[in-house]
Amino acid sequence: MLYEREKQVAIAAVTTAAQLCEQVRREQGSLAIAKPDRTPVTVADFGAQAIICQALGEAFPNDPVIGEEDSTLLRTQIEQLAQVTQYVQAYLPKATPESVAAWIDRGNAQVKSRYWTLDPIDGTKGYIRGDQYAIALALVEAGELKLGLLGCPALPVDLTQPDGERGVLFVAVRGQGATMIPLAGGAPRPIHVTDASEESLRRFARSIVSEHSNPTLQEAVVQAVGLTSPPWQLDSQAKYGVVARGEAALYLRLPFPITSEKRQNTWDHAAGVIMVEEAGGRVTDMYGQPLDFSFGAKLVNNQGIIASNGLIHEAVLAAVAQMAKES
Ligand SMILES: Nc1ncnc2c1ncn2[C@@H]1O[C@H](COP(=O)(O)O)[C@@H](O)[C@H]1OP(=O)(O)O
Ligand SMILES: [Mg+2]
Ligand SMILES: [Mg+2]
Ligand SMILES: [Mg+2]
Repeated sequence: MLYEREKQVAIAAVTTAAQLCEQVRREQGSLAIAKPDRTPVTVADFGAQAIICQALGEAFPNDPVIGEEDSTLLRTQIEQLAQVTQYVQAYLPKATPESVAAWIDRGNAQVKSRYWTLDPIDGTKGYIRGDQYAIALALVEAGELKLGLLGCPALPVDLTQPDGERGVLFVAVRGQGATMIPLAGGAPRPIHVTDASEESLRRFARSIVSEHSNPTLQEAVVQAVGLTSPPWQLDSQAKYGVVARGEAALYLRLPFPITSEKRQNTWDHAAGVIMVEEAGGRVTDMYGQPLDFSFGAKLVNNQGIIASNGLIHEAVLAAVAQMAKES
């Protein structure tokens, strides 16, 4: 099978990173430091990036990784660097503060035709709050997504059973479909988007932090296309996973204001996009253009995200165009 080795290496690395993140959350709770852009980062963000970049570097030494974190801040925080090193040593006993920092910085490479993109914790604010987060890893070749993984340690296997089993790993390979594997171990199960035939599935997924998108406009759009059930509110790319496995028909991420020039980070979307596509859905920007992953860190050619079951996509695009014109 194509990409079999990449898939196995990535599954092992994301699973290990998920264990590290859960252990740090149990032991450190909401501890975080602020980055220069004032967003939070934790020992677990750094530890997960170190673990995954080390594994990718060993298996695919010529592949660059474009990741969210770098070691600049961490190198000035001796205590935090020591903690990250200690957590990483549980999996890589020879790790030192210097090797950990170097692994993290493997994630700041220059883009090439083939590259990996990594968000070691997507949804750090959800992670700190005790809610959802995702470890997001994807492989891009010549601008096309080939492989995507979303490790969601806190996501219920079934959202309607919030007290049931938690912790899933979503895996998608181009042309081979999307699957969900329990993080605790078990067989992969194919997943598919919903046809939204039932009222309970006429739902959309949105962020908890309202500043990350445009809630008012999004609400108008979902009303216009008849997604009348209350939304699932989740942090992170878990939203893409929820669309891919058919629990919501749509994930909308419209900019605020709608004319904003701000561009999305590649690592905030790549893994989620291939998950929804391989589960039978469709993902475009708010103008209906495919997302262009050929640039590296930013989606410079795209604004706003629409990830749907496919069936309602054209109706959503029409509603977004109408709302954008009116606002
Ligand atoms: N001020 C910000 N600017 C850009 N992206 C942000 C900001 N704050 C959080 N994010 C990112 O937005 C996404 C979270 O959105 P949502 O609320 O839908 O879960 C995450 O990728 C998060 O980054 P991070 O990966 O560091 O958590
Ligand atoms: Mg961040
Ligand atoms: Mg992150
Ligand atoms: Mg992110």
